[in-house]
Amino acid sequence: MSVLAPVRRDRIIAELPQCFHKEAALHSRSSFHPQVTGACQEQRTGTVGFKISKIIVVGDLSVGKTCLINRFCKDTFDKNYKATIGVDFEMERFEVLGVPFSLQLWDTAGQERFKCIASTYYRGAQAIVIVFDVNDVASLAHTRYGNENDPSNVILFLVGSKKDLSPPAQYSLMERDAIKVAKEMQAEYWAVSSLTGENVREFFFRVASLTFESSVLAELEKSSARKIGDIVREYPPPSPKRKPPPAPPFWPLSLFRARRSPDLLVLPHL
Ligand SMILES: Nc1nc2c(ncn2[C@@H]2O[C@H](COP(=O)(O)OP(=O)(O)OP(=O)(O)O)[C@@H](O)[C@H]2O)c(=O)[nH]1
Ligand SMILES: [Mg+2]
Repeated sequence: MSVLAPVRRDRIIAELPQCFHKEAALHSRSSFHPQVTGACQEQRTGTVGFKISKIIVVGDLSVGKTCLINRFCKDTFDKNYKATIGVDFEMERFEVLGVPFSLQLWDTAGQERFKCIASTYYRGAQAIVIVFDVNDVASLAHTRYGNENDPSNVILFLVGSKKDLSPPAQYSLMERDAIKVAKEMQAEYWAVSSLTGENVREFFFRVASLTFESSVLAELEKSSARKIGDIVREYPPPSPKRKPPPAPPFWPLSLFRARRSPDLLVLPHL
């Protein structure tokens, strides 16, 4: 009996969802990496289907982290602010190119007094979603991600929230700065509204797809390293050829005995 419920039909990803803005995208390929597509078709994705990828959502107080997660996971929106205490998380199960893939979405607290707790949760994260409010420039300035804990291969997303509150002209001005920050951090930029739902689903589908893609590529790399290891174990490379030690010279002892001082020995030509 399977313990897990089947993946919801609206969590099935068959094609790579596109980036929000080509200028600040992790990559702008229109489809999954060919090696990933091939591995999925041939069911060579190893442990990816059994793993849970950890995604951390961080950002200033009240920028809309909890609302973003709730809009995607529960399709709800609460206009009353209730600060997150410590950390919370939601599980989301997807199927990407026919392979089950789970995300654990960690909702951290933006309040300063909880920030030290949040930083310990970075460990083991495959992606970090840094949220700021598009109507609050200070929250963008606070997003610079210092990756002292960091795993070099973590995927970063910079997400502008509450897009519905920003008049278009004001939004475009802010977007220019946000894209600049995203490029500096090597993050992918998105702008969303949890109130209207604009781009929320597209964003999480992109997060799931890019983390899936990087998990499969890492798995393929691991298994090819393992194969090389097996070959090396099975057929160890020949040890560098050493010249056989020279045969000890055979000189008749009588030759040496004939001389008076060993310093004056004249060795015979062989
Ligand atoms: N108009 C609008 N309001 C939003 C949006 N997202 C969040 N809000 C409001 O912003 C306030 C804060 O939202 P939260 O999601 O609780 O913020 P948070 O980042 O989780 O805050 P902390 O848990 O304290 O770090 C709430 O009153 C939300 O209703 C949005 O997309 N549009
Ligand atoms: Mg919260």
